Amino acid sequence: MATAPAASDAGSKSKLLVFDSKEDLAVSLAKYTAELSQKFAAERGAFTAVLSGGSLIDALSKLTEPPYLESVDWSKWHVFWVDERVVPKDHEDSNYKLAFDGFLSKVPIPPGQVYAINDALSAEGAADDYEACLKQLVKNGVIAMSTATGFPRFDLQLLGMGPDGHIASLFPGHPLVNEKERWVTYIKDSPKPPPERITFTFPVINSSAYIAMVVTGAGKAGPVQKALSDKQTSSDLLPIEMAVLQDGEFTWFTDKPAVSLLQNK
Ligand SMILES: O=C(O)[C@H](O)[C@@H](O)[C@H](O)[C@H](O)COP(=O)(O)O
Repeated sequence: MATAPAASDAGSKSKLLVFDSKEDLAVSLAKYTAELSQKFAAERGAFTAVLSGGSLIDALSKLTEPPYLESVDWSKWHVFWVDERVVPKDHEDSNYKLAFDGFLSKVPIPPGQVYAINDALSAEGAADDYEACLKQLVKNGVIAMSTATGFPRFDLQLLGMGPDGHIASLFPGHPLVNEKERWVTYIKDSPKPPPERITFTFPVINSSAYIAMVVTGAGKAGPVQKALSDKQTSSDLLPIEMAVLQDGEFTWFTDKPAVSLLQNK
């Protein structure tokens, strides 16, 4: 595995990890996540973990196996989605179903600490409802608040990126990337199907304590290169380039094809 500091902005740290295989990436991601879970459980008595959909869930497979299955204190986990498709929870397109089948059904997280969206509501209603749920959990002290931004500060967001440079359901050129007030919002014209989704906004993503950005495959080399090159003050930033932590640590978990366009890998 190669490791290098990546381009970063003031106040945040950024690290680039490049793995030889999916297996090596999954082993490292499991260790990283387990260590953060232990740290936050000890510090705050809770660990708030945010999941995306897509290939990320496969990359979490090693957490469901020994030694982590036994050593992680799963009772401290609270699980959220950075984005969700507005479909029933048992639908093939549901990020909840993807995470349940591949991860959550294999580890003993208390079901009451897994915060799925209300799939009986419209996109707009589900976004409002999810935001209200987050606000309640901030009040209860389960989710931390960022004193720097006034937005919730999740302990760890485990995210993926699409080949167009989108993260969560924040797509290039879509006005939602500029949302500054809401915690959770909705989209009805997602360019990636299905069209109706809810998503965290950038202020919430960028207030995290830690982000693991899991990106593999040659199809993503372009946006990886753009994001990790010295940032220009450009008006056409990809969503991945707008993921800049205010005060946190951003770690890229990648493979060689994904970083193949970088100069100094
Ligand atoms: O619901 C979604 O569509 C996802 O949350 C989305 O943001 C995903 O994480 C990326 O598209 C990367 O997906 P892949 O890793 O499968 O390419």
